[in-house]
Amino acid sequence: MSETVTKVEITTTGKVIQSPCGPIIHGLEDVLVKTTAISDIDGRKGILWYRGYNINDLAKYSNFEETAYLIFNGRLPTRTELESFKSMLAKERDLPDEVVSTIRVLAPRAHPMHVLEAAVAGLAAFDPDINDNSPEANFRKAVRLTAKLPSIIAAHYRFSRKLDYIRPKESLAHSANFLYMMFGQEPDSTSAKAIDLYLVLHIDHEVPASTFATLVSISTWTDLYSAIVSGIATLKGPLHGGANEAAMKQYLEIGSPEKARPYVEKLLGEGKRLMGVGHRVYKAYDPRAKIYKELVRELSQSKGNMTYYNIASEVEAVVLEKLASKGLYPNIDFWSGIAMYLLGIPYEYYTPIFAMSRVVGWSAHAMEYLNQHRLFRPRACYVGPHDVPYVPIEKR
Ligand SMILES: CC(=O)SCCNC(=O)CCNC(=O)[C@H](O)C(C)(C)COP(=O)(O)OP(=O)(O)OC[C@H]1O[C@@H](n2cnc3c(N)ncnc32)[C@H](O)[C@@H]1OP(=O)(O)O
Ligand SMILES: O=C([O-])CC(=O)C(=O)O
Repeated sequence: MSETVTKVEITTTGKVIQSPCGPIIHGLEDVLVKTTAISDIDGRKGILWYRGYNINDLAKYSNFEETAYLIFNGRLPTRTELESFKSMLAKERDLPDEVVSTIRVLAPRAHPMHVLEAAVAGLAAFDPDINDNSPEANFRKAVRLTAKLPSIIAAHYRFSRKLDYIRPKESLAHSANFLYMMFGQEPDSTSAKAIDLYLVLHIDHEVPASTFATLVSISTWTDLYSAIVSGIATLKGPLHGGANEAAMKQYLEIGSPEKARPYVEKLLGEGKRLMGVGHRVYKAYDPRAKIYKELVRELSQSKGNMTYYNIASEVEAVVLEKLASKGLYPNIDFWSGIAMYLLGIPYEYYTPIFAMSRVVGWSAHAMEYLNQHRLFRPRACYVGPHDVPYVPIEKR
């Protein structure tokens, strides 16, 4: 090796890396990339608004379909508008046979998030609006994607258990239909409510990594399906949407409430991270986690299984004691997996169910960004050598 490597000094103060070319905002923390009227977060007070409505009110009074309408259209629907939106979704739920076959082939060996990526990419071939990036066509695509994601996830669940695909039932609401397509029977209202509230709470969150990935894609004028595949792929990681699965695995590993404190203390002592804790924006208790904790408590009582609620409560106590002073609190993923577990949903489906809701936010942000469009193309500070002489292979 004859080339000389330039020596570079790189230091970090957390948010900023000092590089030879100037400061780099590490992980783009607090960097503004667009204006938005979709959602807003007060991270210090722990408040979330969708289109100006406080999440506490939407969680109490709204449902997935109405909140999705709000996210897409910027205002709550009238009764007629809501009925028409629900019927649009219901009519778009079924999957083309070719996509069902693809899921059947992949499901026995592939994680549902990988199958979601593949199936969404495959669905693009069947969308009559695929080459039209107008706002009207993109809205129709967003509705189709919102309607079809639950069907893909349910089909994965069925095929990986050697069960048949169940066609959607138009008479059912979005959440109830999803559970029906998974388990083959119409759910009770408590189970449908647990999924519905989860979907309302996850529908949008300003510009997390997955939404940013969606925006980067759409900024190239690619189609909405491709941009949503970017969102799904980015959501999968355990630092983001994959944390709900990881948090539930943590509680299963802990096993009983009295083992929670020593488990957490050991983990933190080893400098490891607790899944479902911490957030780039919230330096307070995630308001969604507060809401969903209550649902998990009620669901645990109604199912006669308080074990995981009690384990999580013990973990929460240690977090509040040891990490809150650093701005680390439970996030939505801390509690959500427990509800899914109590509904009999295996943990590999928790992140796909997150995607089933966030597809609305991804699509809305992509459509909003197309109005203020500019290609995303940042720079990197090159720290390698230049003009290295090429040495023929026999002389290396
Ligand atoms: C729906 C969602 O996507 S919500 C997020 C879901 N993700 C998780 O729950 C995974 C666990 N949490 C984390 O890894 C982080 O809190 C993140 C990725 C969510 C946000 O992290 P960032 O804003 O990048 O914070 P960063 O990684 O810089 O950590 C800051 C400090 O807090 C600590 N920290 C952050 N999260 C945790 C955690 N979960 N457990 C223990 N310590 C933590 C870090 O070790 C670091 O400590 P240090 O300053 O002593 O080195
Ligand atoms: O906002 C973030 O960074 C992560 C996210 O998607 C959420 O909390 O819902």
